[in-house]
Amino acid sequence: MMAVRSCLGVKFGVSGLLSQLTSSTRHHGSRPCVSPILTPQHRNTSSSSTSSKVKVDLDQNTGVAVMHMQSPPVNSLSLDFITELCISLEKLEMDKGCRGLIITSSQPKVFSAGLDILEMYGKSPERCGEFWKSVQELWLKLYSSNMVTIAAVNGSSPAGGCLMALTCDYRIMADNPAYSIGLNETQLGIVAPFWFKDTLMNTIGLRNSEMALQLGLLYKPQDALKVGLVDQVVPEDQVLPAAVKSVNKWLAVPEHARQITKSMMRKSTIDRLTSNREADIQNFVSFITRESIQKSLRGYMELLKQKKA
Ligand SMILES: CCCCCCCCC/C=C/C(=O)SCCNC(=O)CCNC(=O)[C@H](O)C(C)(C)COP(=O)(O)OP(=O)(O)OC[C@H]1O[C@@H](n2cnc3c(N)ncnc32)[C@H](O)[C@@H]1OP(=O)(O)O
Repeated sequence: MMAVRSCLGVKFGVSGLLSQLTSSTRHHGSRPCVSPILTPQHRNTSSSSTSSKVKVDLDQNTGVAVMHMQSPPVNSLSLDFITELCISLEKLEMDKGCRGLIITSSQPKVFSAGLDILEMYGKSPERCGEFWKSVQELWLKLYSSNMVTIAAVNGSSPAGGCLMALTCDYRIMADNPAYSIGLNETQLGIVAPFWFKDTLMNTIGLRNSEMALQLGLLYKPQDALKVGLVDQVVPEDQVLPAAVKSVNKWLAVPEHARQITKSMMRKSTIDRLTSNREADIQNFVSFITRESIQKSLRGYMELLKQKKA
């Protein structure tokens, strides 16, 4: 039984993963996603918590939390923002009263613009390594979560934003053709690492991933639906209500069976990263600090500014 538990990562299995993550964070001396000390008071009475970039509303009756990303202007994933997200996720994961999580954005028109490009441009190798470790940690926390996770994608969601949505169990996107979603890394002259690729492949299959990744495709909501990148497209004002409806459907399944099944489906993908974290960090740092890659990122940022002008 113990072997099954540790292998499949049910509630206490995730705690094991968390302690593994925090201890490896300490080992490498980078900024930790600190595990907050949870007192009974925190667990039972708090229904809303806000840090500067993340607001969480937990409905104690349904056990469903809504996490609002509020890092203006576009929820780009900086080290600070990722750290706040990790802390919030860890709190919810350890809270027995929380069984479902809806992730959405408070920013207009954007779910998340993906990794903060400024974290990858002109930074020291040490800082790049610290940043990448936090990106890994966020992915690990989300992809291995025991909660039912629903992405309420109420705006554009390129690259790392798409990855966040892909880690969830179910994705609902606003039916607005101005929005797009996809792993567009190649369009920036950078490469989606293997675990981004694995997460996409697990969702839309090999052939669609091959095209999506090489071409750096950003899909309009209806096209994303066709390819299976999102599961449902609804009118903009229905995204959150549809997410609430979905989370309840998923929560109606016997919890233990659902969690074990989820873990079984995702374990090999998660293991590939956990057993290669340090090499993946080194790979990222040596790639992103290359002059040619820095030049591509500079060009891309200029393009973004021109688009605005
Ligand atoms: C081998 C393997 C090894 C590993 C190899 C390396 C692997 C790396 C993997 C990388 C993953 C990523 O996520 S890379 C990130 C990819 N992200 C993107 O391509 C998104 C780019 N952004 C957009 O397309 C748009 O901004 C969008 C999100 C749709 C919102 O459009 P809007 O018109 O509403 O807003 P904008 O005017 O464009 O943006 C508002 C401001 O935010 C800034 N901004 C926008 N996106 C930003 C971002 N991601 N990071 C920082 N800043 C950003 C803009 O420059 C503006 O700044 P001001 O002008 O100053 O106001």
